[in-house]
Amino acid sequence: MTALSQAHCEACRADAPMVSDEELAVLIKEIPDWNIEVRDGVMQLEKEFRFKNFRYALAFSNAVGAIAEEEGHHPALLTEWGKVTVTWWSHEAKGLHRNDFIMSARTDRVAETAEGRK
Ligand SMILES: C[C@H](O)[C@H](O)[C@H]1CNC2=NC(N)=NC(=O)C2=N1
Repeated sequence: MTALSQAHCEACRADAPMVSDEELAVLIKEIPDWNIEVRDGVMQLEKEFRFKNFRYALAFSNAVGAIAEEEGHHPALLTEWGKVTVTWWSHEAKGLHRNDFIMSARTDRVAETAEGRK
């Protein structure tokens, strides 16, 4: 369990500081299985989680939604039969904030106890 997965988000602001290149290089090592994607110039963190069927995928999606509501910081969730793709970025600030790394680590913790993982 990393320090990130114990941390909590700060309020999302459009002018919130995005992570620097140096911070990015350090933080990404704490969430090793997450990929950095760039879409419309916006950096995002993304990871696929595999499940035995749709029901388990949906339950995991709801569990991630619950921590998002707790923290006031929300992902994009693509829920498919047997797979959930979770994508984190700071929507208003249009980039990666420390919040996004916190929530990626928190997502991994949810996955550790999720039923029906493949
Ligand atoms: C009003 C509400 O708190 C804001 O829109 C929050 C909601 N959740 C959010 N989630 C993410 N990932 N980025 C945001 O900028 C964001 N803003």
